[in-house]
This record gives sequence, C-alpha cells and structure tokens, in this order.
Amino acid sequence: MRLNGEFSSGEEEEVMEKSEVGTTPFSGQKVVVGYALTAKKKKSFLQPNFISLARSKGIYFVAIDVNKPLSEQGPFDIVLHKLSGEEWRDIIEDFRQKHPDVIVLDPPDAIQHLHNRQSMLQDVVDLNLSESYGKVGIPSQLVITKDKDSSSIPYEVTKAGLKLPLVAKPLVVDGTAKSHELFLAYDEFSLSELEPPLVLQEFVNHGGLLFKIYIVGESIKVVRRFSLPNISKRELSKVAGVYRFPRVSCAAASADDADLDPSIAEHPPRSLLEKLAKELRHRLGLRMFNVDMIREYGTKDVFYVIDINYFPGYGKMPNYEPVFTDFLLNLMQNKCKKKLTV
Ligand SMILES: Nc1ncnc2c1ncn2[C@@H]1O[C@H](COP(=O)(O)OP(=O)(O)OP(=O)(O)O)[C@@H](O)[C@H]1O
Ligand SMILES: O=P(O)(O)O[C@H]1[C@H](O)[C@H](O)[C@H](OP(=O)(O)O)[C@@H](OP(=O)(O)O)[C@@H]1O
Ligand SMILES: [Mg+2]
Ligand SMILES: [Mg+2]
Repeated sequence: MRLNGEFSSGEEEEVMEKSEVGTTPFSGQKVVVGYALTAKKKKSFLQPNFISLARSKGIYFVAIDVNKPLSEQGPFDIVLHKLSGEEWRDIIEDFRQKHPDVIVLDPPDAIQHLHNRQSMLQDVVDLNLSESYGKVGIPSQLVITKDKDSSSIPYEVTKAGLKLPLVAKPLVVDGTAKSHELFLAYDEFSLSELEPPLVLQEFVNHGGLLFKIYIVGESIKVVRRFSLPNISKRELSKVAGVYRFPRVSCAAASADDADLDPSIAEHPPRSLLEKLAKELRHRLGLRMFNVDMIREYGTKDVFYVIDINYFPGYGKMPNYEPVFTDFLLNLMQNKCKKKLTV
C-alpha cells in the first residue's frame, strides 16, 4: 500500500509500505517527516547520503501532495516546508492549529517575517548584546515603498542622510530570481532608474569576505564566502550610476580554503555567534535559518547582519547530514519528554 506518495531517495523514488512503519529506532518508532518543497529545494536538500543516514536512524521522508488535503495525509511527526504563496501559508497554519502534536518547521508567520528585508533585520536592531560579545548591528537603510515615485528617491536618500555607495535590494523576498536582483548605486540620482519597493542599504566595506552562519536548532556552522570588494573613496568619486551585480556570495564563491588576511578572515567570536543565534532563534521563532554577516573593514569586532534566509541551502553546509539527523531526532526526543511530563 502506498503511503502518501513517494519517498525521495535522490534521483529514484521509492514507495513505502505501511507495514514498514514502526520497525526501526526512535525508541522503537519511526519518525515520519512530511516535506513540501520545490523540486529545486528537494534536490539540494534531500540528497541520497542524507536520506540513507536518516533512514538508518529511523527517519523517513514523505512527499506532501499539495493538491490533497494535508490533514488526510500522514500521519507525520514533523513537517518541513518551504513553498511560497498565501494559499500555502493558510494551509500550513490551519494544519498547525488542528494538529498541535505535529512539529511544523517552521510557523508560517515567523517565516513571513523574513520575506521583507526591513522586518527581517528588525530583531537584530532590537538586540542588546553586551559589548563583551562584540558589536552587531545592521547597515543604515531606508525603505522606498511601492507608492513612492522613483524620481523622489534621490531626495529621500538625502533627507535620510544615507551615505553612498548604496546597495539597492527588492523589499520583498519571495523565492523568485527577481527578489535577488541587487544593484550597487554610486550616486543618488541614478537611483531613480530603479523600481520601488526597495530597501536602500549603505554599502559597508568588509574586505570582500562574508560569513554565512547556518543555524539548525542549537547547531551553528560558519562558512566563508567571497563577496563584493571594498569600494574606495577615490573609486566613489570617479564612478556614477547604478550597476546590477550577480549573486556574489553563492556556494561557488566558497572562501573556506583560501589563503586570506587573518584580520579579514578570522571567524566572528564563538561567544558572539552563540548569543546571536540564541537570541534570533527566540525572537524570530525559527529553528532553521542562516545569517549573512560581515566584519567592517579595519575593525576587529564590528559586525553587520545584512541578510537572514529561512531554510537556506543546507545541502551546501559542511556535514549537514548528521547535523540535520540529530536535529530531527532531538525534536522528537523533546516532544516525548514533554508528553511524559504533562
Ligand atoms: N550592505 C552591504 N554591504 C556590503 N555588501 C553587501 C551589503 N548587502 C549585500 N552585500 C553583498 O551582496 C550580497 C547579496 O546580498 P544579500 O545577501 O542581501 O542578498 P540575497 O539576495 O538575499 O542573498 P541570498 O542568496 O543569501 O538570499 C551579499 O552576500 C554581499 O556580498
Ligand atoms: O548561500 P545560501 O546557501 O544561503 O543560498 C541559498 C539562498 O539563500 C536560498 O535560501 C536558496 O533557497 P531557495 O530560496 O529555496 O531557492 C538556496 O537554494 P538551494 O536550492 O541550494 O536550497 C540557496 O542556496
Ligand atoms: Mg544573502
Ligand atoms: Mg537572502
């Protein structure tokens, strides 16, 4: 009998027999993880090695059929999801309300908070980290709402006192390629070529290196990626215009093995990352996200968070297979403990 469509095992799909359920460990039980992911995400996240390791620990992944009622599928212990659109948000929220026993990763409202480049960074602003951890802020930024005319942007920028150069980012991040189309602006007048809604963020020199901090529950992994190079005052005085730039800090831009100036490449202090991750997990109400952080060039401990992504490309995080397997098992263990104490 087929249980909820397919199991993903890399390229091939397997069918799970109902009789298989309940034969391997999690305290003698299987853990069934329903997933609702795009084909791209499924490919990058549910890699064969991960599926095998998880299965050896009793974790099974089952594709959710978005065309069928969610409550009629499963039963699931955990639901993993990253799909865009209001319809899906309503479905998953309704499911959470009706099935409080199922761990939904993560709540749709909390994910939605990261879909806006202004609200995503607000919690970093509100953080009050003791300076002994290092300083963490966000670059000065300005939101240009949809109702604003492009021609008013230069005035708005001057009024807000933003310093050039600026990075112009689409306000809404909705999983489309367009929401990752970024521009560097060397003068405020050229910004009127861009289409609101936008976030205009001061460009912070950071020696061309970015720290990607992956958070999975309690676990924190940091990787280094190449980024945009410093922009000198001289360059700024000579160049004008807005320039679209490609996805600079993607996985192909790994700088983990590069021979770099230690003052640029040294990881942010562990104590700072632990405090930051703990606070953000709590404030955002999310367990699966990453944070893009840069160190201001010429400083030792002045950091800026420039981006936070929900359910990022974990398939590119070193050692993601055991980290995720343990994460899922821990969630189950904690759920059992809670049940026992109630
Ligand atoms: N304020 C800034 N100062 C300096 N560099 C920046 C700034 N903002 C963005 N960048 C550079 O541009 C890149 C893309 O910016 P950002 O991470 O905000 O975009 P994104 O489309 O959300 O990326 P992701 O693929 O991580 O979701 C960063 O990785 C960094 O290299
Ligand atoms: O540099 P990372 O790994 O964070 O880049 C991510 C990117 O930020 C998005 O989270 C992508 O996920 P989707 O938004 O779901 O497309 C990731 O793609 P993935 O296919 O690798 O999961 C990027 O890697
Ligand atoms: Mg980013
Ligand atoms: Mg992003």
